[in-house]
Amino acid sequence: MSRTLYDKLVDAHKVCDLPDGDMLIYVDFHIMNEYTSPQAFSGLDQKGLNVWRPEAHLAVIDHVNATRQRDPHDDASKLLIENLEANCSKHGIAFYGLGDQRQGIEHVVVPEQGLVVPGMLIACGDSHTTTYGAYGALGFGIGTSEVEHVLATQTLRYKRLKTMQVVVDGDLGPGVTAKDIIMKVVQVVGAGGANGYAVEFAGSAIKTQGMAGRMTICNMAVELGARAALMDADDAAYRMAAGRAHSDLLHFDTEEWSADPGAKYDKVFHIDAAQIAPLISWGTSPDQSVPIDGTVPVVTRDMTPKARAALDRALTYMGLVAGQSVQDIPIDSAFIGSCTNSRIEDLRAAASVLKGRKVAEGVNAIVVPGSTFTRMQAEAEGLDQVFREAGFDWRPESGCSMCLAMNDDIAMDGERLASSTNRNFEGRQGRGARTHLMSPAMVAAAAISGHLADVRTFRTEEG
Ligand SMILES: CC(C)[C@H](C(=O)O)[C@@H](O)C(=O)O
Ligand code: SF4
Repeated sequence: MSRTLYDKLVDAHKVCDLPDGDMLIYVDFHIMNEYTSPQAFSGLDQKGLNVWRPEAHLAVIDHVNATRQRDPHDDASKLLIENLEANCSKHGIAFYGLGDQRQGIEHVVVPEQGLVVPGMLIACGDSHTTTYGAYGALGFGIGTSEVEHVLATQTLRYKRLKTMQVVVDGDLGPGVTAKDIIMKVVQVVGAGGANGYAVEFAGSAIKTQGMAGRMTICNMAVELGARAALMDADDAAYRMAAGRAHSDLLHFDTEEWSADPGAKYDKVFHIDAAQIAPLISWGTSPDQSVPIDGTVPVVTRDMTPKARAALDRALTYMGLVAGQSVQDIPIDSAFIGSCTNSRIEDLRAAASVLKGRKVAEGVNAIVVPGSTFTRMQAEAEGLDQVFREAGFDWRPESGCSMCLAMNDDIAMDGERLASSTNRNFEGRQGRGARTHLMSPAMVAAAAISGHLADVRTFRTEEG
């Protein structure tokens, strides 16, 4: 029988069925950060347990560290960082700490260091672990008690998800990126539309994306509510994986990790790539987005009272007026970073818009490369100069930073940001902060303009 890629990956990792209908699955690789791991290690200690396969784990500092300088900005973050390092050295687990060239945001670091190849199952105490689906690997986020379980046993209790296929076919228009594809998917399927599903992406517009674009899409599929996101592993995925693969992973077979033709999904969505415009989010949920040449939505007759209330609340929080043109929205800050959009390809895309231009007066513009390695690569290409000359603050350290404001990069009450990140919930980038999600090139366009702006007009001026 034809199988989905998701089912193939789950079947390949199943250890056994459990009496209650769940199963036990084997975890090939487990990643930890300083924020979601401490209780797991305390749990092991209390039970007197050891880590069963230390070599199958990696710990990275990314969530709370400062990016203006290497030293922790406060005692609480210092403690979290030191704790993880101590736990790793005690249990013999690889640790990419501050100052290590391999350090950075976990989901940027893992592919960069060649730690993912098609067919793997990867777990991490972080929802954006779906990123590895770009390689045909099953990645998903786990909770703290599960982190403890996987440290002790290398397995997890698992319930099979339903499957959804999202097919994006056709050619993308100018200025339309992987970020716009996934923002469109979130808009069509809805922010909770994939709750309980594993999503498989297919179609020509997905296949023509490079690995960075594919990671952006799988990464942000979490905002659909998806617990897993996958793409068939094609030549590009195998080439990238093989070119970088860590020596420990070279034994992984190159079996075909793709969905069988005719595989059946519980739900299917079709999206025409030609209909996707560069998008910006206007509201407080990632599915509240409109094309950059559009307007902020207005109440319509067919809206339920609940939908009206949600619209009103989002407009009030965001300080916007229904029907206003989105390009008239002025910004205070621009942020390029996060596991969705801080890879070298993202930095190049933003730099190509910034080259020879200046950030508008009064706009605070920050760029945090996704990893130390990425930063060094960008500096070798001279991208840091482009950002600096434009007036961006080029951060010397890597981490999540202003994606979720757990370090000292906290937006102020009412501050409006053009952001290459993935979440725009109330308070996400600081209490009262107003986030507009978009692609890195669009953040650059907004930074230069001082208001949300259409990246396509910059391309025309350039060309
Ligand atoms: C802190 C962590 C648990 C969280 C996640 O799981 O996604 C964070 O990375 C985020 O993006 O909100
Ligand atoms: S960059 Fe943002 S989304 Fe990604 S792991 Fe860090 S906080 Fe979460």
